[in-house]
Amino acid sequence: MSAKVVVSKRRNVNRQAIFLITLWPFPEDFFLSDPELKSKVPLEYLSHKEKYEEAVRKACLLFRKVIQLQNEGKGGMDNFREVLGGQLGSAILPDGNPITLHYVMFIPTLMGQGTIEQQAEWIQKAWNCDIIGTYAQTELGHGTFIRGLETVAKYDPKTEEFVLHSPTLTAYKWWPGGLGHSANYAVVVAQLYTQGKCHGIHPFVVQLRDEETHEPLPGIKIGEIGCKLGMNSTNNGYLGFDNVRIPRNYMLMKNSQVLPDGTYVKSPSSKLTYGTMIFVRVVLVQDAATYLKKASIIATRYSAIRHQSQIKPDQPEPQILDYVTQQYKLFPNIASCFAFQYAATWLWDTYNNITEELETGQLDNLPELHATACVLKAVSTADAAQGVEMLRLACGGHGYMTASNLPSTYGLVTAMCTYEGENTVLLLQTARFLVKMWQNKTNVYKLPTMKYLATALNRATPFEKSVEWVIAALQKTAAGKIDLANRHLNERVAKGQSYEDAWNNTSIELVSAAEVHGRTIIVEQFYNTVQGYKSRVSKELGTVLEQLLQLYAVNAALRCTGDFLRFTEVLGKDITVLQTWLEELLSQIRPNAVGLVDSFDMRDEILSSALGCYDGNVYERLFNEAQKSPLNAEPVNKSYNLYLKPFIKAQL
Ligand SMILES: CCCCCCCC/C=C\CCCCCCCC(=O)SCCNC(=O)CCNC(=O)[C@H](O)C(C)(C)COP(=O)(O)OP(=O)(O)OC[C@H]1O[C@@H](n2cnc3c(N)ncnc32)[C@H](O)[C@@H]1OP(=O)(O)O
Ligand SMILES: Cc1cc2nc3c(=O)[nH]c(=O)nc-3n(C[C@H](O)[C@H](O)[C@H](O)COP(=O)(O)OP(=O)(O)OC[C@H]3O[C@@H](n4cnc5c(N)ncnc54)[C@H](O)[C@@H]3O)c2cc1C
Repeated sequence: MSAKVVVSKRRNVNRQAIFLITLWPFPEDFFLSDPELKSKVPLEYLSHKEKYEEAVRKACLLFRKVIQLQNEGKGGMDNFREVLGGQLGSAILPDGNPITLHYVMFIPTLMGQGTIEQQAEWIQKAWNCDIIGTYAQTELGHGTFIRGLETVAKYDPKTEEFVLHSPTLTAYKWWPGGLGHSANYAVVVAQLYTQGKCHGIHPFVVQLRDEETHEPLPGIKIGEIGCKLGMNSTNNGYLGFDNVRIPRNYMLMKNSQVLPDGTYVKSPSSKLTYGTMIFVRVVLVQDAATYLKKASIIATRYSAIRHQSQIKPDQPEPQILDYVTQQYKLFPNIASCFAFQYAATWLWDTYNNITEELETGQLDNLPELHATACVLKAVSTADAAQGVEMLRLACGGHGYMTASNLPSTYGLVTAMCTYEGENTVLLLQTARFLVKMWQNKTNVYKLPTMKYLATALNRATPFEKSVEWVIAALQKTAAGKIDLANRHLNERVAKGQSYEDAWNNTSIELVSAAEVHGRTIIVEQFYNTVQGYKSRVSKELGTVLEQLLQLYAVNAALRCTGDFLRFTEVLGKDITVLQTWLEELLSQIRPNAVGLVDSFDMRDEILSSALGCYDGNVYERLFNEAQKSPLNAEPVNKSYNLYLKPFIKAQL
């Protein structure tokens, strides 16, 4: 392969950003019409081993095609994003891609953490796929608390090498995607020891397997971790080190360095090592929107086809889409797709701006970026996972069929709640920042997502039926919850608890405050985006966008009525108005529901669902899918003669 990558020497270029700039209309057809990218047998009927082998076959072809496009000058890095994301990526590799981590974390870490010289050495090889990497941070014993990782990288100045070692079973790396049998290199996060002192966790490039034979190198103990709820072809692996030596310059040294004599040079911020995690959290918000869109299309189209029961006696069975409870399951999720999409775009822009500052050594806005990426990743993935499950339930029994593609979509989306930072833990990170800002009010005024905290608590928010009111009420609620949590924290400390114990004892309230803060940002960004669009789109489209915005807002409000009653001037009778408003919106959106999900523009091959196809031939497709069961290849299965017949005929 011969993809050419120029590594820029300009320090202020945000190299991770090049992934996500769409400059070229993505040629979906080039991938979807390739028969080699289709599986001959539905994946669910393959063994675990066969699933993996099929996934590797497809993944290699997929990336070969992306590189072909790139070499022909048709699009650039943006094509990688398309094939890795939840839209095309999950259509071709519905149970996960064993090489994803190479692109999503290995290369971005080389870019973000390597010196210019290290980038020149590694990135070309990685882009050419001369080497395949993964990101090995999590261990059997620790995923969240990365300061507690046990893998050791001890510097030996005599040979100018690091010695990597796993001192315990719990020090084994556990989880990294593609680590089992796909990758031959990894960025390994380990505790750095030099001159007898531990300097905390740092990233190292480590070769794991021979580049020709793919045999594990001496001292490398490696394998796959086994079956999971979903993502069964991502080849998540384990990895132990038995005193494995790597050259000094295999430590990624953009931020901290170890000099040949073993002198440690400190990073301007120890948290810069965590940069890849911020990057992935930011892109996951977009992925959450994509998975939710997919499930929303399937469930909404199916609800237009499915007829069940009667609303009035003697009348034909209605489309289930006409049941208001069904609309309540579907339409708020459709609105969330828009909300998360706009929040993702806003977060991506914010990320770009702030990482450009970081490249020039200005770190002031890093804490806010971290806090914002954490809360938006947590809220969007949690809502998307809940939403996909609700949409699956909204398809009744047929939603339980693998052929609906809803179970495997759930398998993909629910993993997002855990990976790249478990959601509760991320909300606590945001809460830590919010409390800090709250205690030090002068800072609050400067930060865009925090600005409201300066005034929200004392602002009157008399009820009115408007999105502006919902935003003001959410802001006041978030401020009220942060204030209350902070007071409880202080009270506990005043009663003699350590700050850390007081923090733990207040953490239910802290998580809840961070969550409302996240929802406030999402509604606000939705509002800003729709205001921006209004003058640029037709009146009709403007109206529909406004309805979706209102639905998202009123639903967010109804999800926290208890908190509204505590922290705003809202009264019981106002909640009734909110409820009626929601019901009005459901009926206004009903005629456009199918059109709205069609606008997500996902082809049938991407939906891969018997229930969600554009033509609505649900029953024929379900029946055809059933014929693919290997059990239906013969009229009588051998188990009849072996077990059932003797059982039936036996005198028990
Ligand atoms: C080509 C690209 C296209 C992309 C498109 C494709 C889409 C995607 C497709 C498919 C994706 C699938 C692929 C992904 C698979 C998953 C991968 C993984 O899972 S990799 C493992 C992730 N592991 C975690 O996330 C650990 C979570 N734990 C942590 O992050 C930390 O341990 C944490 C934050 C919980 C605590 O860290 P402490 O113990 O060092 O920090 P404390 O003591 O709490 O705080 C110290 C200070 O550091 C700040 N801090 C913490 N993290 C920070 C950060 N990341 N940046 C900046 N500051 C941070 C804090 O705010 C705090 O600040 P103050 O002291 O208050 O000022
Ligand atoms: C599909 C998948 C793919 C993954 N891919 C990779 C990969 O490529 N590379 C990699 O390095 N890792 C990967 N991971 C690991 C992932 O990043 C971790 O699982 C994740 O960070 C959570 O850590 P944990 O599993 O240790 O959970 P734990 O931290 O043990 O969480 C268990 C419970 O403890 C709670 N908890 C933990 N700490 C706190 C706290 N401080 N305060 C309050 N509650 C707390 C959590 O909220 C949770 O309820 C992957 C995981 C999955 C599921």
